[in-house]
Amino acid sequence: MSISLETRALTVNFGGHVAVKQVSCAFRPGTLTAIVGPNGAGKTTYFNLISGQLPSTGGQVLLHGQNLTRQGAAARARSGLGRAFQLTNLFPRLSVLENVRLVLQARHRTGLRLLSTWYSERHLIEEADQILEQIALGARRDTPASTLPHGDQRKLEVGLLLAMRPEVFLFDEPTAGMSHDEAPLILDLIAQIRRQRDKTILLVEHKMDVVERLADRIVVLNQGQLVADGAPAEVMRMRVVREAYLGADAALGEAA
Ligand SMILES: Nc1ncnc2c1ncn2[C@@H]1O[C@H](COP(=O)(O)OP(=O)(O)OP(=O)(O)O)[C@@H](O)[C@H]1O
Repeated sequence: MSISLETRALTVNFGGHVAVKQVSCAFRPGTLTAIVGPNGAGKTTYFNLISGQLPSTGGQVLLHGQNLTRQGAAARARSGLGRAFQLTNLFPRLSVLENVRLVLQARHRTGLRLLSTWYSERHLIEEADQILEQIALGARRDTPASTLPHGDQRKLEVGLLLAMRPEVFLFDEPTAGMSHDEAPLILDLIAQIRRQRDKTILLVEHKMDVVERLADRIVVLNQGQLVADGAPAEVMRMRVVREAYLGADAALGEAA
């Protein structure tokens, strides 16, 4: 299938430090690409540059060939780039349901402007409740977002992303801070999105078993540069990856 998201020589420096350096990479719908690398490699910064949370110093971000580089985060989200919300940016005092409803409302207003008059409150609440079922937060629908336990807040972030229905999903350690019982639900949801075949998924993940289970492809960043890109089995054998996941000692003697 054709390319959806592409970065061309994407670069940002903070003072003298180049956090992401000339990263060129293209992503296709129906694939999940894991972005891996050691701490401080630039993975989150790369996501921030793609989503527009951070302006780049150089290079381009394209979606279906359209150059989004000069657009801010909100415009990129409207174009189809979905980055998990940070709950602090939302409405902490509003209930779980209200938060999802607001995202749905925004989507219907922008995506279906002509239909927004008949897309009633009832429809919005039904759709929001379906999403809450998907993320197993139905029982917490009336709880203020700020009082949720951390694991549930992470689930809500995923729910808000689902509500946006983006074309490109950017998941940054989606199960971090979740218990062993909670993580499978989120991973199953990501697997489900992948099976739709029309969505492009990028996943920053430190847990090797999650990467092995979900990724079609692995891209490795190290010191801000793309140092490897390929099939999981092949990339997992690389020294830089083994160092990042297993520690330097375990990687000694491995092929570079
Ligand atoms: N806003 C910023 N200002 C200055 N330096 C920054 C900023 N954001 C990130 N950095 C630096 O850029 C580098 C890359 O950080 P980034 O968080 O993207 O790495 P990462 O690969 O996501 O790491 P981790 O796996 O630990 O989350 C680090 O050296 C970090 O200190």
